[in-house]
Amino acid sequence: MAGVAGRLARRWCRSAVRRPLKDLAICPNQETARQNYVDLVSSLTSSSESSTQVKPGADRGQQEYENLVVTSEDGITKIMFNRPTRKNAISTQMYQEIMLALKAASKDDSTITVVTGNGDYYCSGNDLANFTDIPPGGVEEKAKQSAIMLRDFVGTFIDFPKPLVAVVNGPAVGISVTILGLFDAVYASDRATFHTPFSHLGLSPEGCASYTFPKIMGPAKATEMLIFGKKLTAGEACAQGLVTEVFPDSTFQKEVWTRLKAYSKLPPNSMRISKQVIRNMEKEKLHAVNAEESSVLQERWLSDECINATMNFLSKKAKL
Ligand SMILES: CCCC/C=C/CC(=O)SCCNC(=O)CCNC(=O)[C@H](O)C(C)(C)COP(=O)(O)OP(=O)(O)OC[C@H]1O[C@@H](n2cnc3c(N)ncnc32)[C@H](O)[C@@H]1OP(=O)(O)O
Repeated sequence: MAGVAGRLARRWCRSAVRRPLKDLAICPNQETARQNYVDLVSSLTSSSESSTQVKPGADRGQQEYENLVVTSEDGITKIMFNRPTRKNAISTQMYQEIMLALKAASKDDSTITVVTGNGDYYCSGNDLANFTDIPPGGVEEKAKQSAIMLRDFVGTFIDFPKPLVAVVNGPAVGISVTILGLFDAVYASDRATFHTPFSHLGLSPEGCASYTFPKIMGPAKATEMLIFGKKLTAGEACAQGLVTEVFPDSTFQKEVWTRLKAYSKLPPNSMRISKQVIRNMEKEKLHAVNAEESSVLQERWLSDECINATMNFLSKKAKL
């Protein structure tokens, strides 16, 4: 896969170089930034692993996932992010797997669905290497594909019909934080932190957070998170209404799962209908917000600010 991505990136690079600048409708500085990006991508993808595409022929019918562990027990389907060595960063393939797992969970006979992470992180957000897998249509095509995938991904959470609970076992970053506004309950270890460094990355909010966060915590607190990138402790996130309850890390798993098992014995139809009553009025609005956020991000991904921030991370010059 790495070789293919590298070849695609180099192909885009060659065709971009042949085109005159006026045809690209971007200024020379942007062109230089994009060229640097493509060069970096080519060098990285030729030497490193990339797991950014759904394997053709993978046996989806039997629910085999490469980046998730999905189990169903005691009326609870648990979807666990399982890329602990990458801090559970969400690769392109993993976005697809999460959507598949949620669709399967919406139809299985469990009453509650839980999302959690394996290892020390809950999730470090979008895998920044996703943007190294450039298709023949170039970076514009990549941005378009990403916007469609983002809209579908967030849409799956908006439409999820059963109680959806996040068990946040450690730090959460980016899109793994924003979508928490679409969950029905969020339990967090006191080790967890909540960080949306969009401005630092030249990005803008997604996951409907531009709508849900001001509603949940008020516009002033939402601004600190979504525009200034303030990282919240679990206690702060709880005080602001994003988290339902915080537990000491030493007893987190035991306490949370005991509680969830009790909740899972409640009548499933009643819980499902209550969720509908609570959420349905908002659904249309949430889909509209999701579409707008995805379209704004499609532009952001092509900006110098975003390209430079991504390059800095990939070339190990920057972390959060
Ligand atoms: C198509 C949909 C798009 C939706 C858009 C979403 C927006 C977002 O989600 S924005 C948030 C993006 N995430 C980040 O910016 C986090 C980047 N990661 C970091 O800053 C650090 O890795 C982190 C603070 C999370 C952890 O630091 P450390 O504890 O020091 O661990 P390491 O940095 O050594 O991490 C181990 C290993 O994992 C790689 N990693 C971690 N997170 C990501 C990531 N998000 N994308 C790609 N790779 C990631 C990290 O580079 C390390 O790799 P190696 O050095 O090769 O071991």
